[in-house]
Amino acid sequence: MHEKEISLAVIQRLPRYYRYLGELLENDVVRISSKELSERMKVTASQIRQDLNNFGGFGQQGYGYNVEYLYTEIGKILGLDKCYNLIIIGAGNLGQALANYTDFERRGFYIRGIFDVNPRLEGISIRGTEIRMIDELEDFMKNNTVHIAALTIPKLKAPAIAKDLVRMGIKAIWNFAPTDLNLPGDVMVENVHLAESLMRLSYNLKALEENNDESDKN
Ligand SMILES: NC(=O)c1ccc[n+]([C@@H]2O[C@H](COP(=O)([O-])OP(=O)(O)OC[C@H]3O[C@@H](n4cnc5c(N)ncnc54)[C@H](O)[C@@H]3O)[C@@H](O)[C@H]2O)c1
Repeated sequence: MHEKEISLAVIQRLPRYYRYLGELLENDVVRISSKELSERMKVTASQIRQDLNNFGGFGQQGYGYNVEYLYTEIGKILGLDKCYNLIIIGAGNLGQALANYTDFERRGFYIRGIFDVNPRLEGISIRGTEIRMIDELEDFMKNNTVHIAALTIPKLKAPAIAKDLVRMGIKAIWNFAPTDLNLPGDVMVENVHLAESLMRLSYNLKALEENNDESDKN
């Protein structure tokens, strides 16, 4: 429908709206005004109205937003009314942590396969999914529909595996390895670079300390 006209900035804010609305739903809140939502989310009410107006007519004058309707519609826009099959490449610390996390399923993301090169991991089951050896990946990809591959392998291994996955038809990569993957334009890569977000924290902490030092001098 109208997703193409929605700016990337708005799309990036949608998961946060979705999370807040989900919490409201869990607390049996039926409707909410943009003012109330803005106070909870600490964004301006006008930003909320502008963002949500993109989808046309979710809010009603004097009534506010119907929480369940908005939650469902944003879910549809984010594609969360569908199910996605995920595989995890790399069953080390992070890969196993992802595989152990149950909440992804609640959002429609199902882990269907876990692959590694370490024979000691072969056959170990994580919440019902067995770790397989990487040489089984190609057959697995032929026989299963896989929408997303999570890469939780060392960074030096990631580019080659990503290339293999693309050759096998994968269109979306959730990349946890701290490296940039140069892949064809029709392949989506969502980087989750944890160390980079820590660096943003360290920058802000440093700025805070410098500020405090300055005010101590004054
Ligand atoms: N663990 C964290 O919290 C964390 C944080 C930030 C970034 N990362 C990144 O995530 C990635 C994984 O980290 P980790 O801590 O889980 O490492 P890990 O060493 O615990 O696990 C990596 C796994 O990948 C497997 N592997 C290596 N080459 C492979 C290949 N070609 N195909 C399939 N499997 C292969 C290894 O056998 C191992 O089991 C790394 O790139 C790391 O930098 C991890």
